[in-house]
Amino acid sequence: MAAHSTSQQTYIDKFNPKDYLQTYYVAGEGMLFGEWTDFALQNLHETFTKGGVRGDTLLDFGTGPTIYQLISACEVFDKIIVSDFLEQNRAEFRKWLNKDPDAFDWTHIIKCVCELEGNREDWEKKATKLRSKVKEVLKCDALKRNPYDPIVVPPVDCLLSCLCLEAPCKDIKSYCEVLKNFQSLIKPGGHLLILSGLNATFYYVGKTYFSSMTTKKEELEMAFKEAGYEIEKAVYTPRIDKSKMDVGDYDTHYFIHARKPK
Ligand SMILES: C[S@@+](CC[C@H](N)C(=O)[O-])C[C@H]1O[C@@H](n2cnc3c(N)ncnc32)[C@H](O)[C@@H]1O
Repeated sequence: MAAHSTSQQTYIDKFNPKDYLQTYYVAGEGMLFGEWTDFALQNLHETFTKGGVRGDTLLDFGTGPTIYQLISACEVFDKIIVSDFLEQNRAEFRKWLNKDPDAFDWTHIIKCVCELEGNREDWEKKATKLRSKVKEVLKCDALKRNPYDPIVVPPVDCLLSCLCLEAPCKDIKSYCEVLKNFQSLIKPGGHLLILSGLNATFYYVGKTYFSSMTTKKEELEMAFKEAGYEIEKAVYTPRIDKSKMDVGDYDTHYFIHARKPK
């Protein structure tokens, strides 16, 4: 377990979204491109199709500068709210939203989702649809009782978070506290979808080291239960490609689909 978690000030000063995208999501090269994106896109695709998760609003927590996690969701939600702790990540996300020429190129990933959906639309239409569904880009802080303080976000049908909570949380106790605080952001009977990695201790963004909370399967599931959720589905897939363990050292992908009781 990491001795301490990376401070919020380090995130503010050192987390560079361009470096993050370069390190993790460049097609064919990024550490998360391939195994992780396949895992996340497949689970989200299933959840939003045969899994029946749909509704008025989806809230993405800790969006970072990425869009991959929202592509399937835009088919089944009227409104998507994205949110991140860092202004530089929100700015990078807005670049994609506003078709800025300097925005990251997500074409390959969007095409992957179109393929999962049987090419029901071409990828450009999909990108346009996603842009039209993102209604707000908010600041959030996982460590606050109301992570959107001073804004009060009305409870949503689905809260999604990918690769985020291991960053601000120092241990499973604090992770559980965050899950408890999420309760007031979700409607009764609403969905909580968390995707991330087990047994990590760090990840690099460019040359900067960021600590990661170390989670294990049993304590993770216990945290969801203790925070008052019912677990609908839990998927664990071991990481096969270990060639970039020096960039980020998680060893298993996880997906937890939980529900707030009615
Ligand atoms: C590893 S990145 C994940 C980004 C993106 N969701 C993805 O799937 O690639 C971790 C994210 O956690 C965010 N973060 C760090 N501290 C946070 C906090 N206190 N509250 C909310 N998000 C935080 C960072 O800004 C960053 O976007």
